[in-house]
Amino acid sequence: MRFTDQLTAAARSQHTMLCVGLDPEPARLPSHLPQGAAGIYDFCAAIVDATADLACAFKPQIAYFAAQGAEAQLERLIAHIRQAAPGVPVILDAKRGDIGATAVQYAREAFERYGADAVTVSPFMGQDTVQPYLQYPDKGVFLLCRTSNPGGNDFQAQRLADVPGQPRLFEHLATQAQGAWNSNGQLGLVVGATYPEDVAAVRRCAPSLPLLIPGVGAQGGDAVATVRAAYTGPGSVAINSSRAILYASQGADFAQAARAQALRTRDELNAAVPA
Ligand SMILES: O=C(O)c1cc(=O)[nH]c(=O)n1[C@@H]1O[C@H](COP(=O)(O)O)[C@@H](O)[C@H]1O
Repeated sequence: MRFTDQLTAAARSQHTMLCVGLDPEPARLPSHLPQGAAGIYDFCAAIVDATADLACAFKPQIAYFAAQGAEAQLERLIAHIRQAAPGVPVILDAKRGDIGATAVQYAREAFERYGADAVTVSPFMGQDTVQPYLQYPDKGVFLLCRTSNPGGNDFQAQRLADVPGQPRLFEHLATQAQGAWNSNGQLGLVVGATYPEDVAAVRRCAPSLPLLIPGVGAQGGDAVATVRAAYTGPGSVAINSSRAILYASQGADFAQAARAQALRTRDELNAAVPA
């Protein structure tokens, strides 16, 4: 099944637009879990079990695994998601970006090694560096567009004097992703919930692309304004929360607390859909 169809099916059947981010920080893991890579796996697998019916996607951030030498645990975790949450797609957050020959290897890593359904990619180096990911027609590719961090303004909000209408860089990117770059309908965009007005601007440029939207929860993004700006139906958005869910409790009840927080977030997002 194509990624966009998979995301839509999961969002529809579970009635959710919540993407659960898997960002395991060793210092924040409950102390009763084993130290090191084994603890990372146990923690994330328990979070997956606790939220499997609440998520339209899971988003493991590769750096949290690679920094601990826990790549094998990431492979195992993705296999676990296939069992515990069949039908819920895995978006590998890798934010890769490099020349085509190297991007071929990054695409292989994401889609063949880890078997992810979609990957995050930086479009900074241009269209040819995105192309290798599009050789996997069933897979999704989320291009960083209007990121959630304060420094996202530094380049992304600059106006392009040479492009008609002088759009901001992120708007130009969204237009390209909706049109010329999206040769096989695989592209989506990453847009931060910390800038709901810019989410709306992206949605105007890219009316039919799925948007991966981090920034609610720990980063303080406006969930309600974001849904109003971006949601156009099941599968149109995957709104990510990581730390607010993962570390709702650091005690033995961490998975229960994560579920409670995921439920609250799912319900808040669903309630924001205009009638
Ligand atoms: O691509 C991303 O997922 C991403 C893009 C962005 O603009 N901002 C952003 O926070 N992220 C990721 O989304 C997650 C946000 O985590 P929390 O702030 O803990 O919910 C982290 O894994 C970030 O790496």
